[in-house]
Amino acid sequence: MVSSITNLTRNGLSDWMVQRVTAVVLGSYTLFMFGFFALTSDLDYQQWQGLFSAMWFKIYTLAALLALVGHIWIGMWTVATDYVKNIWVRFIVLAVIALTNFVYFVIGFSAVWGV
Ligand code: HEM
Repeated sequence: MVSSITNLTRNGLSDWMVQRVTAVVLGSYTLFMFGFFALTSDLDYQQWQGLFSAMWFKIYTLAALLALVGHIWIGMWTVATDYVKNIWVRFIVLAVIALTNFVYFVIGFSAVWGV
C-alpha cells in the first residue's frame, strides 16, 4: 500500500473532517466581519483598532488564520493530487502553496499581534 506523507493529518477521513471544521470557522469569521461593517456606522481607525486590540478578537483572528492555512492546504492538496499527475510538477505546485500559506500566516500573525 502506498501512503501519502504530504496530506495534513495522514488520514483521508480526518482531512475531510478538518476541511469542514475549518470551513465553519472561516464562514463564521466572514459573517462576523460582514456584521461588524453593517452595524458600525462611520467606521474609523479608532473603532478598527479597538476591535483588533481586544484579546478575544486576536484569538479569534488567529484561529481563523490557522483555519485558513489548514483549509487551503487540505483543499489544494486534494485538487493537486487529483489533477496534477506529474510528480515533479505536483511537488512544485504544493511547494508554492506551502510557501504562500507560510507567508500568509507570518504576515497575518504579525499584523494581528502588533496591534
Ligand atoms: C470563507 C472562507 C471559506 C469557506 C467558508 C470555505 C468552505 C469550503 C467548504 C464547505 C468546502 C467543502 C466543499 C465540498 O467538498 O463539498 C471547501 C472546499 C475547498 N476549499 Fe474552501 N472555503 C473557504 C475559503 C477557501 C480559500 C481561501 C481557499 C483557497 C484556496 C479554499 C479552497 C478550497 C478547495 C480547493 C476546496 C476543495 C477541496 C476538494 O475538492 O475536496 N477555500 N471550502
